[in-house]
Amino acid sequence: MQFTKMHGLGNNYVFFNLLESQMDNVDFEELSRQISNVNHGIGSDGIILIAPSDHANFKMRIFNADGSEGKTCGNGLRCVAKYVYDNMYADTTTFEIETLAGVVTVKVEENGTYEKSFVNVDMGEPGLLKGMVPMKGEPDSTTRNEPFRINGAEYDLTCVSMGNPHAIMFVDDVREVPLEKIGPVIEHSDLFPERVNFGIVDVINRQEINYRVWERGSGITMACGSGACAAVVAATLNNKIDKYKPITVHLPGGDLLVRWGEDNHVWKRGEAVYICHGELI
Ligand SMILES: N[C@@H](CCC[C@H](N)C(=O)O)C(=O)O
Repeated sequence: MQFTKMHGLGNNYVFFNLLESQMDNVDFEELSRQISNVNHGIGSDGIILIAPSDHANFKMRIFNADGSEGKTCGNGLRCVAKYVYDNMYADTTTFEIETLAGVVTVKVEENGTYEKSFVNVDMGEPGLLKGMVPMKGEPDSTTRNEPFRINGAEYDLTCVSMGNPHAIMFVDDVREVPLEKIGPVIEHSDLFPERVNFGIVDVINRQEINYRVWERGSGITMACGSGACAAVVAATLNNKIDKYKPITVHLPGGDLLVRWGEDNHVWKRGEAVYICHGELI
């Protein structure tokens, strides 16, 4: 089995190309657990399949390091876009990729190098209702810094679906928060029936924020593209940043530029980078 390892801001996945050959009888959940393991596998935040689609130009499936399937992956989408463009499966710079969360549009910038390109992704419209996240509570209501008691402590959360679930908490300094302790508590809280990605944000100014993430199914990662979009949406809803302006999101792995536009769509621009090509034994 040939693979390509890529990352966006250090959020790294092992990619399998199913556009020309299939992987029959493969348990992708188990494969993701094995490959993601740094001691017995390759070491990654999960695996991503690039497959044909009936509804778009390509289809992406993403499996987290624990084997669970995610509905979308902002950093993964940029990598898939670079891969299919570089390998001439796409003959235009703008095309569509199907995910379990719907079809998104991607635009590959032409001034990239072999190693790295910049890609813009229309991540679609955020889901603000509790029923859309999904989370417990009145399905048609929203959260804005709403206090929740979880495992004996109180957390003020703004919850957003970017196709996948995100809970965002504003803090004074993201570096000071023990994310490795709080992250799993929030992820597994029974408030979230499908678990949740948990992000913490501190606001630098009205066009710049810091963001760290504990990802559902993968733990702490260096970046989460869908989470950065959720962080911008949450900061806008709480009037901490300027509406409709491009916002720079600083993540441990680098920066993303995110804009929640007048049309309610969230665009995200960032790098997509090759690490290596290889063959599974
Ligand atoms: N790293 C991703 C998100 C991957 C899926 C997520 N852990 C989930 O289960 O929803 C991104 O860049 O968006």
